[in-house]
Amino acid sequence: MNLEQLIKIRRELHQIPELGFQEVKTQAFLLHFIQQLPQEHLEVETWETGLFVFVRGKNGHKTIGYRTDIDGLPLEEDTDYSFSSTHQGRMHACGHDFHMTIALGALQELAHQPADHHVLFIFQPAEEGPGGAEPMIQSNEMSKYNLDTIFALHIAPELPVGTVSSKPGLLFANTSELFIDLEGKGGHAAFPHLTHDMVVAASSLVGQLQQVVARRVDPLDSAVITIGKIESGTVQNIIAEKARLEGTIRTLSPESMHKVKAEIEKITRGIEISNDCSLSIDYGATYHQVENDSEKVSSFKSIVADTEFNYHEAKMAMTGEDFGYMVKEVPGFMFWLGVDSEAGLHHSQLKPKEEALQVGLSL
Ligand SMILES: CC(=O)N[C@@H](CCC[C@H](N)C(=O)O)C(=O)O
Repeated sequence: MNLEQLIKIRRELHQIPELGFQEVKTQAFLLHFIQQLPQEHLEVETWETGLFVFVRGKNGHKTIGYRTDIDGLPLEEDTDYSFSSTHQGRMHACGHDFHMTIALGALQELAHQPADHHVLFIFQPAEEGPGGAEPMIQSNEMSKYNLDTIFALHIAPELPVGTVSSKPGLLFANTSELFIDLEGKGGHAAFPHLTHDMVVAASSLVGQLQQVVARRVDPLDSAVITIGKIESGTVQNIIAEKARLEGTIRTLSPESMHKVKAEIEKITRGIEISNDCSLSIDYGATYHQVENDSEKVSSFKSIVADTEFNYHEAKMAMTGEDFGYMVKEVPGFMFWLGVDSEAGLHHSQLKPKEEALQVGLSL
C-alpha cells in the first residue's frame, strides 16, 4: 500500500473517533475495508466492538499476533485539519488512527501474499479505558489461537519520522485509575462549625496523597499519583456536602501498586475521622505493566539496522498500556514510532506526520 492510500485511510478514521466499547462506526469501517480484500486466507471474527483477523500463512508453523488499539479520547480537537473529527468532544489524540491504518496496510499486503507464518491481527477496543486487552486475550475467541509472539507499536510525537524506539524489559508502568467520593454535612457559609466542609476535606486529601509518593515509596523505586480533576460545591456561599477526586496511580511493579493503594486507603480513613465524613474509593480500570521480551527486542533492533530507519534505545515511561496484559501471556514487545508532532499525546493539537505511516508499515 502506498503512502497516498495510507493517508486516505488514516484521514477517514481520524474523522470518526469513538470512546471505548462504543467503536461501532470504527468497527464497521474496518470490516468494510477487510471485506474488499481477497478472502481466501482470511478468517474474520468480531469481539465486542473489536475484531480478530487471522491470516493463514503458507507453512503455518507459528502464529504471530499484531495488536492495534482502535478507540479515541474524550477531547475536543483543536487542529486546522480539513479532516478533523466529526464527533464533537472526541478525538484520535493518541494515534490510534495511525495504529489502525498501519495494521490495515499490513493486513492488505498479507491477504494478497501471506507470510510463511500465520498472523493474527487484533483490533482492540477501549485502550484508553476501561481496558479491552485483558478481556480480549482471555476471550473464547482468542483461545482458538495459539500465539507464539505478539507485538504492537505506539506513535511517539517527540521522535523524528524514521526513528523507532524500544527497550528490553519494562517499558510502561502499572496503572490504576482512582476515583474518590467524599460526603459530609453541608450548610451555610457563615456557620462552618455546624458543617463538615467537603471542599476543605478534599483539599487536605489532595495534599496528603502527594506524601505517599514522597514519603511511603522507596526513592529508588518510583510512583506517580496525579489528581486530574476535582469537583465540589454549588455556589460561593454554601458549604459543600460532596466532593469527587479523579486521578491515576502509576508504579513500576504490581507490588508497589498494592502498597500505594494500601497507603491511600490509610489516608482516606484518617480524612474520614478528622473531617467527620465518609469516603469511597473506586479504582476503575487497572493496567498491567508492559514488559518487553529482551530477545524479541534484540531481533527487532537487528531488523531495523538493516533498513534506512534508526533505532533509538527507549527510556521507561510512566504511561500505561493495556497491551501489558497481552505481552504478559505471550512473549513480545511494543515499540515507539516517531511521528514528530509539536503537541504531544492526549493533546488537542496533536498532528503526527503522515510519512510515518509508511515507516510503520515497512517495519
Ligand atoms: C499511552 C497512554 O497514554 N495510555 C494511557 C492509558 C490510560 C490508563 C488509565 N485510563 C489511567 O488513566 O490510569 C495513559 O494515560 O498512560
